[in-house]
Amino acid sequence: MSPAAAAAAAARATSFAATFSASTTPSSRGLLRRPFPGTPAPRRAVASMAVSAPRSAAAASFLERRESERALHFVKYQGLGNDFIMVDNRDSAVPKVTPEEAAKMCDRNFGIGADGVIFVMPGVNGADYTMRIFNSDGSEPEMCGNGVRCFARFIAELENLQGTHSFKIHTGAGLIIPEIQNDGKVKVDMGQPILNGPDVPTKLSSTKNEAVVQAELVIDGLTWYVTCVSMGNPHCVTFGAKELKDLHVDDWNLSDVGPKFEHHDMFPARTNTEFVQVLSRSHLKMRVWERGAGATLACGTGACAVVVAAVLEGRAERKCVVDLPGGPLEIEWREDTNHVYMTGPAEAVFYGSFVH
Ligand SMILES: N[C@@H](CCC[C@H](N)C(=O)O)C(=O)O
Repeated sequence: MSPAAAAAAAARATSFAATFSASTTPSSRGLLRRPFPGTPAPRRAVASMAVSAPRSAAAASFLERRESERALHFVKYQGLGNDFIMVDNRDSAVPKVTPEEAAKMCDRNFGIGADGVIFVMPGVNGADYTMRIFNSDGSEPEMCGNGVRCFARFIAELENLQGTHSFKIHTGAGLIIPEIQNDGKVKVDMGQPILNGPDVPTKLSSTKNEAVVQAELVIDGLTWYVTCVSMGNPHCVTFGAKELKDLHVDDWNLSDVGPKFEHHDMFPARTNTEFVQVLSRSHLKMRVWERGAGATLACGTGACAVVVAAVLEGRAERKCVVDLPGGPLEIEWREDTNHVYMTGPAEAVFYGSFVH
């Protein structure tokens, strides 16, 4: 659909302010298709306790009024509990909300609540679309792994596509290619990891060729061994510290230790940090402190960086299941292409309007 047709369809579509589905059953997911541009929505409740009763005249007029103001329609998606407010920005190369507004929208008490805001924008350089994202603090990262799976599913809804599809997405980390599979999961070609220290970026000295592998980083008297990997965005991966016998990731208070990694002088662009336990050579468990978002339930680029780091440290095979607090991701770092592949779920859970 052309941007002009999409805009016209969007104008025809009914606003569904504060309409949501907490269910993840296929039938409720089917209902969620209706209100997107191009598929004018019926003016009735959609799997929602909020609007299941007939609307009073007062309530209807409230919604009409909201519609006539500067209402921004959004759909909230989640990938393993890493949640994003998705904005249809196909008609403009300028994000429809500012970083400050994004931070407000992401606030879990004073806003909608999310780990970030993602914009579906026109493609450039031969790409089908461009993805931009603001973290929940308003900063703009280069890439988001769970976000790009949500992005692919959102495009399929916007363009009314069924079945398997792949898209070329321009991101701050270059071209990323998600493919919606028959089972609804999304497999993403995440490109090649960047290992050169200054390019990650980190000021830590390289230890293995040009890569920073098991380098020492002292935080609060503990000497952590860290491996630095960029998946377009920077990651610092640790499997433990000199003074610790084993790293039990569940024992750590990430909001205490995470910011000390994120803002460490060795990371000029700040960093995401992954704390990892090796369950077997093909099964890893991690928790993450994200740059600009704090402790989240999952991080796709982080899981990719973890497998790359585990291979570089000789701890795991190239194909692993990575358990995150929100669920598992399948990750493979292919030897022949040097590309990393990530497979996992993504689904719409909530749609509504934000008045700004
Ligand atoms: N959760 C994301 C990563 C989002 C960006 C990150 N916070 C950063 O600033 O780099 C993922 O799934 O990759």
